[in-house]
Amino acid sequence: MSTMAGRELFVSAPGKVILHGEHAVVHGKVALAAGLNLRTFLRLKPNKNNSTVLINLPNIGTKLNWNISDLQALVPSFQDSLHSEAVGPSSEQLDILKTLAGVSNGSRDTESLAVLAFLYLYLSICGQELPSLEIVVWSRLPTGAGLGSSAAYSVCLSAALLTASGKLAYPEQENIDTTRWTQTELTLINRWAFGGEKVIHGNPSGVDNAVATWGGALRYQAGQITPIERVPVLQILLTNTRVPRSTKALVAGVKDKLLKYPNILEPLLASINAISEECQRVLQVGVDGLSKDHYSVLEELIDINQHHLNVFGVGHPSLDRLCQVTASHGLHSKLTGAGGGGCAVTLLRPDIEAAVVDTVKHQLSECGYQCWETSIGAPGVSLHSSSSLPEDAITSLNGA
Ligand SMILES: Nc1ncnc2c1ncn2[C@@H]1O[C@H](COP(=O)(O)OP(=O)(O)O)[C@@H](O)[C@H]1O
Ligand SMILES: C[C@@](O)(CCOP(=O)(O)O)CC(=O)O
Ligand SMILES: [Mg+2]
Repeated sequence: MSTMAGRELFVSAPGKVILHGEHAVVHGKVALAAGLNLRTFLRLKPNKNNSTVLINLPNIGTKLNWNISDLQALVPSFQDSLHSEAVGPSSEQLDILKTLAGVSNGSRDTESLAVLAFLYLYLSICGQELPSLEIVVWSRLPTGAGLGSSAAYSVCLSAALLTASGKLAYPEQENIDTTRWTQTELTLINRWAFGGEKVIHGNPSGVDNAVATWGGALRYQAGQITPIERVPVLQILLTNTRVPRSTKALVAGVKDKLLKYPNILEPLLASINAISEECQRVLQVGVDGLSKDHYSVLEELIDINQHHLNVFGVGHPSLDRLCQVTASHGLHSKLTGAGGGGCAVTLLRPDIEAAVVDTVKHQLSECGYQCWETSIGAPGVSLHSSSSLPEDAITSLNGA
């Protein structure tokens, strides 16, 4: 085993799709989620002749740097973070970071959250001897659209900073191009990514960072991660309404509603839990091939959950429109992630003709939406050689 200290490294992590259980999972209910083959990529380069740390985020047009000597003075306030049980910033730590980043209180803008999450992870993980680094993060995922870009971002940063600071070993080579960490190491990466998610989401359930870390498909409840080893092949259409939204604001809105109407809304949370359970049951009995009846159940579950999520106030007219367009062709859709705009998932039954899917995609793009036809399940956080990175990723990471 060798450490990566002093070496350039490339990391990637997948986005996710939540089949069922978004929002309810924040309140201890079951969610089913899977990795997506849209990934976030990170390049970390040690800065030999420099005394700064630089973060470059081309998707959002952010490029910032700090003098290590200024940051070093803040380390004592973060040095217990690495060893404490509860991961996530204290309110004192957040105040320090906001002052450092010049972020006003309550700010939820994209750049502020990304920079605060980076500074939190950098100061907490790298500790005593802050290294001089140049970090670029670029993603194929839409930012803030429900596909877990925040978790993929946090997982990439966590894995890269833990490795660069020698707290994680360089993974054993599975093959020369792409390697993964051991289960124990993935647990550490996931733990720190959850801290990053706390900065971005306020009160995350942890499902998104778990999927970005482990990939595949999993069941998540109250911190317990259960991989679903075999899942039938599910073709889906992902559609981004391009209506911007903030997970942090939507999660807080659901909490307020639950506090205001506990007797009215708790039963809906229980219903969403039962939907996740039923979906998992159907996927398991249909593991070698889903029957027509199985697909009918999956479609009904999608419809019921979409109505529940609307009751919680996380729908949006753009999502209603999307559901109407797909329903007019016999397809069923629900929002995925935090809602309020962002993305929806549509189940593509195998009997649906390609021409119908093309028509649906065409009509959705005429609404101004963006579609991807994909299947669920993608590998979790991985370390790459530069030659194994896809061309668009390497161009964006190097050209940024
Ligand atoms: N590639 C990226 N570059 C910079 N910031 C990112 C990137 N991906 C995610 N983020 C951060 O994550 C936030 C979006 O998180 P969130 O609202 O949870 O939406 P989602 O996770 O569904 O994409 C952005 O506001 C930004 O702070
Ligand atoms: C709404 C929620 O269930 C998922 C949020 O996902 P995203 O950030 O919208 O991709 C929140 C959470 O689980 O932390
Ligand atoms: Mg998120």
